[in-house]
Amino acid sequence: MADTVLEASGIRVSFGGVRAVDDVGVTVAEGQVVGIIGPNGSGKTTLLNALSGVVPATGSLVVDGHRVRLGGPERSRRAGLVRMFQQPQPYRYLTCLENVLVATPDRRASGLGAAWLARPYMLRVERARWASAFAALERVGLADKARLPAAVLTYGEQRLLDVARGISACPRVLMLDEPSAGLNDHETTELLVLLRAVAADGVALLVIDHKIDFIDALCDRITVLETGRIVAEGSPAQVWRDRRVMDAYLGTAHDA
Ligand SMILES: Nc1ncnc2c1ncn2[C@@H]1O[C@H](COP(=O)(O)OP(=O)(O)OP(=O)(O)O)[C@@H](O)[C@H]1O
Repeated sequence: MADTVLEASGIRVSFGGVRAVDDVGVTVAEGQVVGIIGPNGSGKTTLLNALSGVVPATGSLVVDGHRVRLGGPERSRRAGLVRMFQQPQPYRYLTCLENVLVATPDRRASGLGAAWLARPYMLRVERARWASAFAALERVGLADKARLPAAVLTYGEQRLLDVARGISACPRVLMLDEPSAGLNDHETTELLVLLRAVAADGVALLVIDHKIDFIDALCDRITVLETGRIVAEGSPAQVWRDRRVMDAYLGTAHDA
């Protein structure tokens, strides 16, 4: 069985009197894709915000066996949690390659003395960074657009560029918030194939999405939230059979 990468338990987030996330736990193993679904306002995004340290939260977060203190975006990032947001936000006037480069860790020595002494090393590191950024673009099928400004990309391509940025940040866990939003059927399928390939490389994926077919085909396991609490958890087949899911989620989605 694959190693557990992320283990969160008892996660709680409150905004004033609102319990946005109430005692939620989630576990993701290497190469596994876990979906988080639920009606609007059920706490999905807030859960990802809690894990990525951008909202105050209580509970336990363990990544690769090491406890990570909640509430610090840099701590979560250093532990290997990489977050992608609902709207792709490329730097429009940078090239696609530059957009990926700014997301890759820069480990060059700083200071003139260090820079001079470590020059051959730095050049090697810098070349490796460019190669890995280009490889990430190749991975998402945008290599031929590497030198074009991101402004010329379609919305679907911007989403792929976002994934390239995520991959090149060397995540242990990639967290995606509604990645299929705004994509047509063809683009959604393309994204699905790409994310499965990313998972096959050993990255753990936590994915929020409203498209049931996409979630069903993508995820190994699904956690269903309603008003901040887990109402069902299991394989897609188990979850779709669950009466509470019909009531809490599918009913609402179909009525919408
Ligand atoms: N910054 C905030 N301040 C106050 N309340 C918030 C804040 N962020 C979220 N909430 C509240 O927390 C609850 C959960 O919101 P959240 O955005 O996590 O739900 P969601 O399941 O991601 O919804 P959607 O599917 O619409 O994105 C909602 O009641 C929301 O109004």
